[in-house]
Amino acid sequence: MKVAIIGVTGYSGLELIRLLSQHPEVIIQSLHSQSMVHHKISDIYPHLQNCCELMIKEIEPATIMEETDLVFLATPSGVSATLAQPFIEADFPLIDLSGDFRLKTEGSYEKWYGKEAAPIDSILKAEYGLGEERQNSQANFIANPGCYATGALLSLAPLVKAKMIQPDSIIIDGKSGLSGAGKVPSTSSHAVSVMGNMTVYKMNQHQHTPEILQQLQQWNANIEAIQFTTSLIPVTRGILLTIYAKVNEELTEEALVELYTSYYREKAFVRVQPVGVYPDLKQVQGSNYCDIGLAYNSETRLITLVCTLDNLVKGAAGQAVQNLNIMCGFPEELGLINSPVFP
Ligand SMILES: NC(=O)C1=CN([C@@H]2O[C@H](COP(=O)(O)OP(=O)(O)OC[C@H]3O[C@@H](n4cnc5c(N)ncnc54)[C@H](OP(=O)(O)O)[C@@H]3O)[C@@H](O)[C@H]2O)C=CC1
Ligand SMILES: CC(=O)N[C@@H](CCC(=O)OP(=O)(O)O)C(=O)O
Repeated sequence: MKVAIIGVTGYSGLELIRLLSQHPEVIIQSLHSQSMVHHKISDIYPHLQNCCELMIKEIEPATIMEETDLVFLATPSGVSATLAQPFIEADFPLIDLSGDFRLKTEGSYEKWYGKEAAPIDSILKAEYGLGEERQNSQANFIANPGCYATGALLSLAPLVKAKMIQPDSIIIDGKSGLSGAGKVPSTSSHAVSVMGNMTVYKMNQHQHTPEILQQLQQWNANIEAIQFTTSLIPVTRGILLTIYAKVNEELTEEALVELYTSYYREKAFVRVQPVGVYPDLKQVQGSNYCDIGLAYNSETRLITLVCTLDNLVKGAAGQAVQNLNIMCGFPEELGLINSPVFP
């Protein structure tokens, strides 16, 4: 399987190189970006010396389609929409990591991303790529989910599908490390603003709000809205979500853990924690794992879910490789079962 990576000089593009260069069925055929054409990737990123010595090439869709079997777009939202078009028109296998093909309701992308959407017929061709929910899919055009959305949806799926929580009671509090913002620095991502600090951002305006809601509504049409808040924390990678929802009927933590353990029994990348154990960032960093801990408070009748994942792996490149595996009929875990980096 020969692949091309467009947007390879960004953080998720680099993760694609790291993961795909260890994948037994994949050859990285070509690398592409906007501003670094004709540079060797290992000259820009010395950690890749001896691991990947490819030269970055111009983005020529016809050549890419001639030389490879699948293309990854690890490019910013708005850019992917345009770059994807020739591949979509040719029905060429494509996995896009941006938000450009995730929101299926007309007008939603413009509202939440504040820019022009891709053509609606292209958006509708893309399958939403939440890996654990799309076994045996034949789709060859995947809209890889957002990082927060991945954690929120994997955490809520068993409860929402089983209709165990009140549809208007879902509160999602997400905290992300800085690599989630991509490689281009800004005033708010300056070390002085971030180190030793913690800030809320995009209050009630985060673009993953409609993405999470869209999927939850497919599982339970009675869910009309969610509360979702995001914060920036001074770590390089990792997301921790704390999610609250009110139960319809009393339950025990043992029953809750049993529900999740049974739901995710066959899923290699979701690790349900035992009663009273809650995941941290270090236990998932560098890996494709999404870890979920569960609690129940009988006084408030609230369930609390604690979820951690690596935004660049399960939240981006790792899930994209998982989607390649599903698309190609490879075992879903192929090339992805590497232990998290600790300490
Ligand atoms: N970072 C994360 O944790 C996550 C990111 N995503 C999504 O994945 C995508 C990539 O994110 P991330 O890796 O953080 O982004 P970065 O900002 O780190 O990198 C962006 C990449 O896109 C390239 N690029 C930018 N503009 C263009 C253009 N006009 N034409 C061609 N290439 C271009 C850049 O190339 P050059 O160096 O030449 O400028 C660079 O390689 C985004 O859509 C993001 O929303 C999704 C989930 C998590
Ligand atoms: C820390 C930080 O800024 N994180 C980014 C997540 C990026 C992402 O996943 O964006 P897409 O949905 O466009 O792919 C954010 O909150 O916007």
